[in-house]
Amino acid sequence: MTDAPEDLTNPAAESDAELAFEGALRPRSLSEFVGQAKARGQLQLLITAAGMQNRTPDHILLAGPPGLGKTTLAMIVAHETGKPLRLTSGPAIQHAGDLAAVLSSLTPGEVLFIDEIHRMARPAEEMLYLAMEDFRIDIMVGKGAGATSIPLELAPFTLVGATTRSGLLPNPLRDRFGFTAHLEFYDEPELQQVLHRTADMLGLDIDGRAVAEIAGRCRGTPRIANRLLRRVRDYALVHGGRADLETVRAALELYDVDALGLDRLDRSVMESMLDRFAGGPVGLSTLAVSVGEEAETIESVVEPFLVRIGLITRTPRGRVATPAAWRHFGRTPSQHGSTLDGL
Ligand SMILES: Nc1ncnc2c1ncn2[C@@H]1O[C@H](COP(=O)(O)OP(=O)(O)OP(=O)(O)O)[C@@H](O)[C@H]1O
Repeated sequence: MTDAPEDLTNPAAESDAELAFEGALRPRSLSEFVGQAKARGQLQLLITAAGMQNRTPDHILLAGPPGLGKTTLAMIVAHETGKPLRLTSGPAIQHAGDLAAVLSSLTPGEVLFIDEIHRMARPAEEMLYLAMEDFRIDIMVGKGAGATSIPLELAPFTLVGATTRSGLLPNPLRDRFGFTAHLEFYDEPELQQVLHRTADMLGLDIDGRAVAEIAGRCRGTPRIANRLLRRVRDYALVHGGRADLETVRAALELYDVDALGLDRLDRSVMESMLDRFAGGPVGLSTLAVSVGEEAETIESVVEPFLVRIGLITRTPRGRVATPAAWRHFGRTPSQHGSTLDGL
């Protein structure tokens, strides 16, 4: 079997080529956006009501795992309100001054998107509270006893914050968003819709069974669905065949994506739990060290999907592998010394 690129099914990893590809595929309006019916309805109401009152929509927090459409929704909010969009991210705002520079240059009604907002530096976060509430910031001039603060009026704007870790947001920040949309993993019919749309845009002739197979292996995530579809297209191109079920199976086997859509990192996490920790309970940081990954990646990228498909559960004492996990990996708990009582 050929080595897979590490990040084929990592929803958080993106190459430049993929960014360009994604840009071309992004739906431009709420009606084009597939799935997330609840969040879509809520956003539509928020935008329409603000338009009727001739004011900027309330600040919006988008929470959920990577690749589910947070950036796309921020772009749609700007498009639907007819205003420009400014994009930045929490890690890019390490000083209050970085944020002041962005805020003071916003034009009236502009949509400010801050990706990974939970990673913004604390002083900037505090500046954001006032900006969100009163469209005003206080700029500190000087140091020590002679320091003074100069108030600066801002143009009214809509902040769209995105986070994969909403639990890390301090309450005062969370409370200042008028509305929080929790994005969910997509179900298979929705993913099939995303895939058909992408295939049309790529001019790829693909049959329904092939689409269904990809939809079942993309971790409920449109970004991964589109990425797998591109690999299938390559495979069909090189092997001179159609994009049918056989092609999908062969391409995904080549790229090491299994029947549940698990990739290498998912598998090494699961195998570590089963083989080294007898199925758990095991703490997140111990697990992360055992597979040589950041605890944050395990918690925000790997774990939500493994929980969703029922391979692990979270307990107060740590993560535990379920009987379905033992079965999927062809191991029996008794041989590995775990009792799994009560599961
Ligand atoms: N509901 C959807 N319908 C169609 N395509 C979608 C949908 N959601 C996401 N996509 C596609 O998936 C890709 C990833 O979406 P996006 O960048 O918005 O995700 P994200 O949640 O912002 O991810 P990250 O948090 O990693 O930035 C884009 O190409 C986008 O077009």
